[in-house]
Amino acid sequence: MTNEIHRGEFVTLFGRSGCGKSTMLNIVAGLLSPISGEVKFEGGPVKGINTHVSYMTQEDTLLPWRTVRKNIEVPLRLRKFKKRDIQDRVDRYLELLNLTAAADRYPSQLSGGMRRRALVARSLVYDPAVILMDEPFGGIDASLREGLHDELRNAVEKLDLTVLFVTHDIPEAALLSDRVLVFRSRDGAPTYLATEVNIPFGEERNLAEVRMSPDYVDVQRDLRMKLEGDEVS
Ligand SMILES: Nc1ncnc2c1ncn2[C@@H]1O[C@H](COP(=O)(O)OP(=O)(O)OP(=O)(O)O)[C@@H](O)[C@H]1O
Repeated sequence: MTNEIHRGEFVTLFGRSGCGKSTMLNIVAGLLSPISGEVKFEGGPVKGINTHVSYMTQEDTLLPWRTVRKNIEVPLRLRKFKKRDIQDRVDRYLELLNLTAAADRYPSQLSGGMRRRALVARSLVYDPAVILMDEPFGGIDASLREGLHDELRNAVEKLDLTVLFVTHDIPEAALLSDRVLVFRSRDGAPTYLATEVNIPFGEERNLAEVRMSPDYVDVQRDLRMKLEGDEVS
């Protein structure tokens, strides 16, 4: 089964551990080649490192010797953005992620949630065509995750981001995604894309309302059933 991801979509790859979700992100990023099949990016095969994507994982890769502002500047400096543009962009993304007051702090002076927000800002600041996120909020306390979800979804809507997201967390997939691709693997056989679930909460969603809605529970149940492979088609 082939699948296309469109500009402005938030698509989550979902499936049991080891089914190849991270591998898929690595292929899109150009870090791996597929053993078989093909991944196309903007119409062509991915050749070498894909510089049009950003990649955020669970790892805290903030540079401890640089302040939040200086960390967010890194991808802009590497891409030789003009000094003025760097300052404007960093200010904009600090504000978007509610980090303006923490701009001059060092990573060791931040809470876990703030560090994740700084990593999100650094992933977005140079307008990559696609944001790859591999369990970016894994290991984060549930109460902090809620705020991170609100901020990420807000950024997605404001900036019309295209996101390819990986999570094991059913509520997280239901809350954030426009579409969830469900992968299955059976006893040693290759993983296959079994089905997809369209998430009905709309492009501009109020996460607080979604969390309280009966549809949220239904979508989570649907995802769980599709993962188990016992859905009625
Ligand atoms: N280059 C490749 N092309 C196709 N499949 C690959 C390639 N490299 C590894 N794989 C397959 O990917 C699987 C590893 O999956 P991966 O670690 O990406 O899973 P995951 O779904 O991200 O797991 P987890 O949820 O535990 O992180 C292996 O079973 C291997 O068969």
